[in-house]
Amino acid sequence: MEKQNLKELFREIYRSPPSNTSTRSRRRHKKVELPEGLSSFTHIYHNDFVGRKPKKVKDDDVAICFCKCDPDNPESACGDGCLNVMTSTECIRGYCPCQDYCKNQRFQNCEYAKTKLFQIEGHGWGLLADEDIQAGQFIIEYCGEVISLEEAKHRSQSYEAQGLKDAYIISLNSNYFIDATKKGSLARFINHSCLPTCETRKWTVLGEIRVGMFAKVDISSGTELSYNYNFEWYGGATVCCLCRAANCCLFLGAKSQGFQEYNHVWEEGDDRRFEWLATELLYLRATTKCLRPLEILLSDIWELVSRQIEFLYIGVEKVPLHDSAKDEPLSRIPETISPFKFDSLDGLATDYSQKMEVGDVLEWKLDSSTTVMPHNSVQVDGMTMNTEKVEVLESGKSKEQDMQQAVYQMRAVLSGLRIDSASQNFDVGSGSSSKKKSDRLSKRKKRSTGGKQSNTKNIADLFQSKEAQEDVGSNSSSKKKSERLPKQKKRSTGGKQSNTKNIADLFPSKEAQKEVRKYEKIKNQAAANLKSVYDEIRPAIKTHGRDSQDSIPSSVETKWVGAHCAKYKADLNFSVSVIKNFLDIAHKGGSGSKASGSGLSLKE
Ligand SMILES: C[S@@+](CC[C@H](N)C(=O)[O-])C[C@H]1O[C@@H](n2cnc3c(N)ncnc32)[C@H](O)[C@@H]1O
Repeated sequence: MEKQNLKELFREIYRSPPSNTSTRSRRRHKKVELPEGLSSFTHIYHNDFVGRKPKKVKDDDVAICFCKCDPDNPESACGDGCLNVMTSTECIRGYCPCQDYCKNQRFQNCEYAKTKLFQIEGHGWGLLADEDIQAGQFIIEYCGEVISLEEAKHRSQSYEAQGLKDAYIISLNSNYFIDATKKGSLARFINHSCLPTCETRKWTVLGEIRVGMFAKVDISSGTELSYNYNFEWYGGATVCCLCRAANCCLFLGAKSQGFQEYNHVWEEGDDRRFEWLATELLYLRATTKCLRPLEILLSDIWELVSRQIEFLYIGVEKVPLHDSAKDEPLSRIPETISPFKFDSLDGLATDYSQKMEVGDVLEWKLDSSTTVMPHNSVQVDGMTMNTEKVEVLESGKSKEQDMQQAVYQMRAVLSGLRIDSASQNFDVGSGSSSKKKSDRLSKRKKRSTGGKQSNTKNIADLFQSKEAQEDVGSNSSSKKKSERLPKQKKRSTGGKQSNTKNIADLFPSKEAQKEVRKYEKIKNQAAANLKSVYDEIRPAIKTHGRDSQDSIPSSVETKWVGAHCAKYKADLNFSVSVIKNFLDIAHKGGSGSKASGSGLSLKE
């Protein structure tokens, strides 16, 4: 029989449902009583379409199943074998051969399981099963306003701007979303779990897609209903997951597109931040791992930044007293994320001691674990460092050897910068712990500079001007550093300016000077901002009786951490700018600079 004829035949037979034969009474919509505090939200049983009307199914488009219902066995009506059930489509009243016995109109009839609202500490309201629910059972429809993609983007931004903590937008398909923020069913209260009891399923009902919550497992009465937001998360800012499941992904919707890890602010005392930090560090490590000389330079920055991040996240009290990644591993970072391990510079020197002829071109050596960045370059916040081939210079040294020398110089400059940043970080008031901090800082300084002294002394000699020699020498001298430290702590950024000014002046080209100065300015602004944020939050710190950032309220901490991060970013950009320009000189084989006996010099 042709499809069209079949439809007409069914229509003829089943158009008017027989009276008094209905065993599946249509559920009346019970008025849902919302607890106090939820008055801003309107309860609805069916989706509300915004900007368009719901579709009307044409007769020809109605999907009619072939089920037959035995009136003596009503359960034989539209079950698992129903063609419509198999395609997740609801039968339409008046068209189904099983008539009122049809079991496949659950969304339309609001055949919901009994549920109950309850409040949970930490994540507001939740929904409980108020009866035993079988695995696979339809529990409730996720109703709300049906909105377009553009509207969904606009609304989620505006909710975030309004400071709405909870997110209720889920996707219907790539063009439409359901927003249950202002209007919705009780399904909007179902929380996320990484080990959920329910799942969402999409059904076609009267020509429209609708979302239902279905039991994944048997759920006993009194159990919280939950589903995994991973594929349904459009909440924007990251929210730390409180589900406590062993396989917890740490963030709501961590695998969804809408997830933005950088927005996250950790709650005080939540130790999972270390796990998160480790992932961040791994990522950073992957992005900074490049050709060897750059690795060495970046390792210094890496060490600086990772330690400072560590300071921020762990709190000063827990930071170990080691000075370099080689001394002791960074604390609290899982072993799988062992910090960078770089060969010593000496190791590098022997690598390149083989005979080379003038004009030879060598390829950079990469070890098997090194990630090669595309096009011989590495991008660091908008700046590209070239990492090309190595030429052997007339002096008999490869450019790489010159570069190596440059690395020595650069390390000295960086170590000077590092002292400044470190000494400024935890200048937070007075008290016993700040004393401990300063004690430790001076210990760190003493330990840190021991091995570098002879090296940096030579570097100072490389500079032509007395001023520059003194500057580099004094930055790197351990004795002077530890003497200078208490003063710096009082003056904050005061001592740094002259130091960085000289660094810019050391470059031969005007462009390099200009660029370094530009980043220096941003860096100083960030430092000044950090200082003013600190002044602003000082009362909050004092109120808490201790000067440790661990005990201050999270709003204050957020501000403080934000200002710190801005400063570190500025510091990093400044260091990168110095390095980049330094490498430029090295690449040019000392053009515009004097090739001294000990390698490259910055400026006459
Ligand atoms: C769809 S609502 C769930 C109902 C919400 N608890 C309420 O009170 O309205 C989603 C929001 O609940 C919170 N939430 C849900 N599950 C969570 C979880 N596992 N951990 C932390 N917060 C959660 C988050 O704020 C999220 O944006």
